[in-house]
Amino acid sequence: MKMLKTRKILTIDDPHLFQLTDINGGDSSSTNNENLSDENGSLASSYASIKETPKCSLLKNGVTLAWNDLSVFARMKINGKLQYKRIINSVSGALKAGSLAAIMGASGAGKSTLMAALGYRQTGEIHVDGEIIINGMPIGTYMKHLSGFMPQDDLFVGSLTVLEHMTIMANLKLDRSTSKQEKFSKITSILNQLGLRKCRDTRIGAIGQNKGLSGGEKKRLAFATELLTDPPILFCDEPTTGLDSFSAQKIVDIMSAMSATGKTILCTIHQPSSAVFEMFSVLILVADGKIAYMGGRAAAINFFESLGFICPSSYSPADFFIKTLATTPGYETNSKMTVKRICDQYVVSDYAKEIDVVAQYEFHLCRTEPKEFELSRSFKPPFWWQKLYWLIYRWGIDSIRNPSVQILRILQRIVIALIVGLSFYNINIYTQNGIQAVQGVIFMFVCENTFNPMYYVLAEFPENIPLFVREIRSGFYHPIIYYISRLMALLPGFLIEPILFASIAYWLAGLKVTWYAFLMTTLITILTTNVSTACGIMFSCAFDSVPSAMAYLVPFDYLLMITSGLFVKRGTIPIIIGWSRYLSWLMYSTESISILQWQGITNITCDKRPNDNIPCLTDGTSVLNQYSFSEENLICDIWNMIFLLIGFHLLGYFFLWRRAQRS
Ligand SMILES: Nc1ncnc2c1ncn2[C@@H]1O[C@H](COP(=O)(O)OP(=O)(O)OP(=O)(O)O)[C@@H](O)[C@H]1O
Repeated sequence: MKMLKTRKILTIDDPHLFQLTDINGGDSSSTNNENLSDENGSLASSYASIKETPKCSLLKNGVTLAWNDLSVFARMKINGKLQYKRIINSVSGALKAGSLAAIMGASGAGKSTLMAALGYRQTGEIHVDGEIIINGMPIGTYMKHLSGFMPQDDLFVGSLTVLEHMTIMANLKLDRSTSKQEKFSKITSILNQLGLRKCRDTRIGAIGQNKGLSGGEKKRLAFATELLTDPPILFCDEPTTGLDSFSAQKIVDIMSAMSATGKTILCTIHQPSSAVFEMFSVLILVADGKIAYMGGRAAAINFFESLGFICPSSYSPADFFIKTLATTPGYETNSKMTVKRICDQYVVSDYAKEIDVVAQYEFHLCRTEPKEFELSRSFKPPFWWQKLYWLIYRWGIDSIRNPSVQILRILQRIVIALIVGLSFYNINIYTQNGIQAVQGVIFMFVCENTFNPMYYVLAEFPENIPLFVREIRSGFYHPIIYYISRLMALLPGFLIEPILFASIAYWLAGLKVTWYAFLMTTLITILTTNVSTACGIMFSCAFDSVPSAMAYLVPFDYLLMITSGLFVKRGTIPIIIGWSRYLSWLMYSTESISILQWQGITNITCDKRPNDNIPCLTDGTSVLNQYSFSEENLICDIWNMIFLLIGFHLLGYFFLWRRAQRS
């Protein structure tokens, strides 16, 4: 680690920043508190408090974040070759407890990437190099408990009310020992603090829906969610984007009040109004992945002036900084040179040195007084079954509040069952024409209960994946809990729909009139629906988008349909696609329902015309033989479907888990 080889005397001109005023020889690590002049009388005590910080005093004393020689790379494939693109370029800095810092810069400068790295929330393809510490401890997975991270996009389950959302999140995030009453008072206090009390029972509303919370209220709700754990450090990615100046000011006002109580808050921010800009105590300007300035707001004007960039009085300083650091179209080379000059000048400026002193002091503590992080050990997350309960509750409410889709699906099933039943109305299975009609109904049973639910989940299951990815990254639950909760929420539909379909179509079509045949056919129909949905879920988890999943699923479906046994006899299927029949639950389903229909049938009449060469099938066994089906396969077919159901779910879960790992 680079330690400063000079002894520094520090003063404060901003409560959150250390001001370098003199440089003598010596080592900063040996800085004496009596040498520190502190206009606010807080610097010496703040150093003392850092030194005295006991292992688990982070929450009490606030947190100081420091980073040294930090670079961030994105792993990407270019022309099939794995390459690393540098997004953040060797930056250092420090942020004291109680700071409200704004990271600003042109679009694509690296603000979000820097903040995600500092908050330990980088995505899977991002590689972070360098040191980041909090109160002298290297950051790690414990950051999920210690810090709040408010992402740029608001992702909610829109059908929940504000109170329901907060209750569910409290039950997923808070320590298991927190009582129901404590959770409720915490939620009420946060909602009051953020001015959300009046919309406690308002539904959040989905994106694109008019009814629900306003944009500003959604931002405040996202912020409220992060406050549940009362984190001493908060990262907020563009908390004011899309808000009018009044709502933006309201949010930053709340942040400012919180930072005054000792919380460290770091925000990326775009074009703040002058009033909002003035509320930040620390400004971090990022350009081309480097820090162009870090320090007090007012001092930034002086720094830019010293380089010849004078902010016109008519300009908001925030706009001026961003404009100066942005790349002007047509003048890319000049803009790059300007940015390079500003960044280079900043690195050797006193502003950078002040920050460096704080950072190096923190790193010195980190090395000389290594501490263990106690919070991660003292925090006891809710039990898995509590998380499962709250997630099922969430998806359950979502289904109940969005009945239109469920009702529509059930109505659609009833209509299709009526069409099938009436088209094959009252078949006489004891005739040669009856054989064809029965196999036709069976085909409809299998197809309707395969393709309809399969394509429904293919589109439905990925809908909440972005929310899943975010919550997994925040460490709320394990992917298996999410997977099971989603299945449980879908299950009622996938039981009711096949039962309704079988009950209507079976009796209208006049299939075999025995309870055994009917109940077993219904059971196989339920199994067919559930194997199909498992396959749909597997494809939706395996691919990043519905169109890519469809591109692979459609040919797979054709293969399954061809090998279902109705179109090509089993023995005549070419070897090249012969393997697929083992995966074809359409074949298992068709065979097993056919067995139930033709088992024990012996007296099929032969109404052959004299010049008809097609042989008569006079009993059920002959019908089954005609399709290469065998009566002994009934139980085997059912087991095969159960194995496929389990296999598809295992694969589906594996693909979902892999996504979670990638994120
Ligand atoms: N995973 C990634 N793979 C490749 N490039 C990436 C990745 N993440 C970010 N980048 C690139 O890094 C640069 C910085 O991105 P970042 O999102 O941090 O910028 P930003 O300053 O927050 O921009 P904005 O204000 O527009 O959100 C951009 O050029 C972006 O394209």
